[in-house]
Amino acid sequence: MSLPRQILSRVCRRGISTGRPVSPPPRRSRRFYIATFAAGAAAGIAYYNFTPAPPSRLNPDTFTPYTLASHTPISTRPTETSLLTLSPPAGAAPPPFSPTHVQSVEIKHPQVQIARHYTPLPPAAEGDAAIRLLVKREPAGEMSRYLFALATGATVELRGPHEEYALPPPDAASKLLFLAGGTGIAPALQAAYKLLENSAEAEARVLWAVRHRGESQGAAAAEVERLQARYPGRLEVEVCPDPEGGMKPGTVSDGVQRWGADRIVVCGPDGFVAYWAGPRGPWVGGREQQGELGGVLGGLVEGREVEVWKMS
Ligand SMILES: Cc1cc2nc3c(=O)[nH]c(=O)nc-3n(C[C@H](O)[C@H](O)[C@H](O)COP(=O)(O)OP(=O)(O)OC[C@H]3O[C@@H](n4cnc5c(N)ncnc54)[C@H](O)[C@@H]3O)c2cc1C
Repeated sequence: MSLPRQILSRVCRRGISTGRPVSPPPRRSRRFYIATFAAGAAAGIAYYNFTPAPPSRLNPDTFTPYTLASHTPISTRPTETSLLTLSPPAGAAPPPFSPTHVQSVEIKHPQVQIARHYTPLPPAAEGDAAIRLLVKREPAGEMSRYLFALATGATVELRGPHEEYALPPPDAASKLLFLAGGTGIAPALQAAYKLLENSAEAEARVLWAVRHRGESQGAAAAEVERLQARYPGRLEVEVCPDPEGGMKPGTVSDGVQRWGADRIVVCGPDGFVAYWAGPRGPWVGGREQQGELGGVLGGLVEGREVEVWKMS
């Protein structure tokens, strides 16, 4: 039985299924979908173009997640020091270190929201992007205790590099005398590496004061030897352990007067820097000033063309 034509036409308009499309989709609806798709695509492109991707390369503004690849103990008593190797995020561009300055990086402590500076050692091999740090554990120190307690594979957040000391211009025939106390050997080796790499005429002499000889052995000695092998005859490192008389004014005066250093950097604990070059300070605008030249060096360099710099 078939419905009368009039009724069938009404039923179809109300949309009751007849097994066929009731009517073509309205034109307005198609435009709506096209507009929505276009707006979504535009928003996606804008998001892609203007939302900064999380930086995977070391930079001075934001912290980049490195991984603690290894922790090599060097000495335990009376000073606890270790060499920590931190690997960059996979696929990251090499860290933007400059050949003209001694530089540091900051590490963030995730629990107490503090950051401390550390000085990378020269790269272990050409093009090696890992950052290697010589760290001393301070018994009551927040950051160093945190770093020493980390298991390999842990994330360590780094920011930097930050410039700490301007080296002589490339190709300068400079003679750098570096008085390093404890982990001050890290900036000393970085300074020597950059200076000697920049200029075939330059030479470096490092006097390294340590609380005991063990601090200068193992992985620390390997760092020194590797650099000396790279620059035969141009890098001298003398270890001066406290129980063996420490760093002697006669050795320092030989570096100034006979060897002819034209630049001297002093880096170590406050008392060490004050003894050799006078105290640093005061603090101005968040930066510690050099302070007057004093101490042993104040008398030694008088009347000579020697630049003295005090590093933290
Ligand atoms: C440019 C730069 C480069 C550096 N490079 C290196 C490096 O290569 N290697 C390295 O090991 N260090 C380096 N340092 C030092 C480093 O930044 C830290 O200062 C160091 O590791 C100690 O930090 P911390 O948080 O463990 O100790 P902190 O918590 O800052 O304590 C510092 C000292 O104060 C004492 N102390 C803390 N709290 C108290 C308290 N309540 N009462 C009394 N004493 C207290 C601690 O025992 C410790 O001796 C560098 C510093 C600078 C500025």
